[in-house]
Amino acid sequence: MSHPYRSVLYIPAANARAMEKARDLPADAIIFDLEDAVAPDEKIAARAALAVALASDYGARVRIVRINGFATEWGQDDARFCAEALAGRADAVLIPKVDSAADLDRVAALIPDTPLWAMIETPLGMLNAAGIAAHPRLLGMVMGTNDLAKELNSRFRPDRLPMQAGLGLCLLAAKAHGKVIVDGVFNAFKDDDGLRAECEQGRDMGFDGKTLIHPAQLAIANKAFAPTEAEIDLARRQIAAFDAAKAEGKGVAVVDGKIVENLHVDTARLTLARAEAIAELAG
Ligand SMILES: CC(C)(COP(=O)(O)OP(=O)(O)OC[C@H]1O[C@@H](n2cnc3c(N)ncnc32)[C@H](O)[C@@H]1OP(=O)(O)O)[C@@H](O)C(=O)NCCC(=O)NCCSC(=O)C[C@H](O)C(=O)O
Ligand SMILES: [Mg+2]
Repeated sequence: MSHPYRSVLYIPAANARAMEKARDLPADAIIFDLEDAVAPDEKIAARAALAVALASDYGARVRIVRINGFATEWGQDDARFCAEALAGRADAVLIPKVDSAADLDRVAALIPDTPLWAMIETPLGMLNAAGIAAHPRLLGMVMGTNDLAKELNSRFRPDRLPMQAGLGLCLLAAKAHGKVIVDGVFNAFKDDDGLRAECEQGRDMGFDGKTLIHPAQLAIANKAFAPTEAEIDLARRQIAAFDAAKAEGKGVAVVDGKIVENLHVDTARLTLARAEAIAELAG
C-alpha cells in the first residue's frame, strides 16, 4: 500500500454540491455512493450526476464508486455504467454486502478493467473473508459496521465488543493477502471525542484508515491513522541502532530499554514509508 487510506469519505452521488466540495477536502479517498445514501427515486439521476462529477479532476484522491448489489434492480446497470460511462474516471468499484468470492466474479465479468473493493458487512461475508480477500481483482476491503450491527442485532458500544470477532476475521484476511482494509463509519458525526476514540481503536487493531460520512471527521482520521512524531523518531532510532549492532556482528539492538530485531526494523521502515507517502500527498 503506497497511497494512504487514512480517510475515506462517503458522498451520496445524488448530492452534486457535496461532490463539488470534495475536490478541495483533505480526503485520501472518496466513495461516491450509489447504494444506501441514494433514495430509490434518485438512483438513475445519481448515475448521471456522478458521470458529470467524475469528468473533472479530484487530484490525488482515490475515486471509488459504490454500486448497488446485484440482488437489486440497479446493481447490474450500475456495473455496466462503471464499465462504460465511467471507464478511466473511477479508480475502483466497491461492491456492497459481499458474501463470497463468487459475488466478486459476477461483477468482475461485467467490469473487466477496474479494480474491485468489497464491503464486508454480513455475517456470511465475514466468515468467507479469507476467500474474498484472496480474489485476484480485489484491492481493498471496507467494513460495513451499520449493516453488521443490523444483521447481528447487536448494540452500538464504544468498545465495539459485539463486532470484534468479525472485524478481526476481516483484518486477518486482508493482511494475509496484502489488501487494504478500512474501518466502518462513526455515525455521530458531531461527536469528535467519540470518533477520535474509535479511530484510535481502529488504528491499534491495524486498519489502514476509516470510512467517514462528513467533512468534519477528516482531520481526526487523518491524524489518528498517520504515524506520530514519536513513532517516526523511534523508527529512525531503531533502524540506526540495528544497523550499528549489525556492523558489530550482532543480531539484536536495544532502544529505550526494548529489544530491536529485524522484524522490528521492518515495522520501522513501514512507518517511515507511510510518513513519506502522507508527506508526498500533502505536498
Ligand atoms: C450526514 C449528512 C446528511 C449531514 O448533512 P448536512 O446536514 O448537509 O451537513 P452539514 O450542513 O454539516 O454540511 C456542511 C457542508 O459539508 C458538505 N457535506 C456534508 N457531507 C458531506 C460529505 N459526505 N462529503 C462532502 N461534503 C459534505 C455539505 O454539502 C455542506 O457544504 P456547504 O454547502 O459548502 O456548507 C451528510 O454529511 C451526508 O449525507 N453524509 C454522507 C452519508 C452517506 O454517504 N451515507 C452512506 C454511507 S455510510 C454506510 O452506508 C455505511 C455502511 O454501508 C455500513 O453498513 O455501515
Ligand atoms: Mg452497509
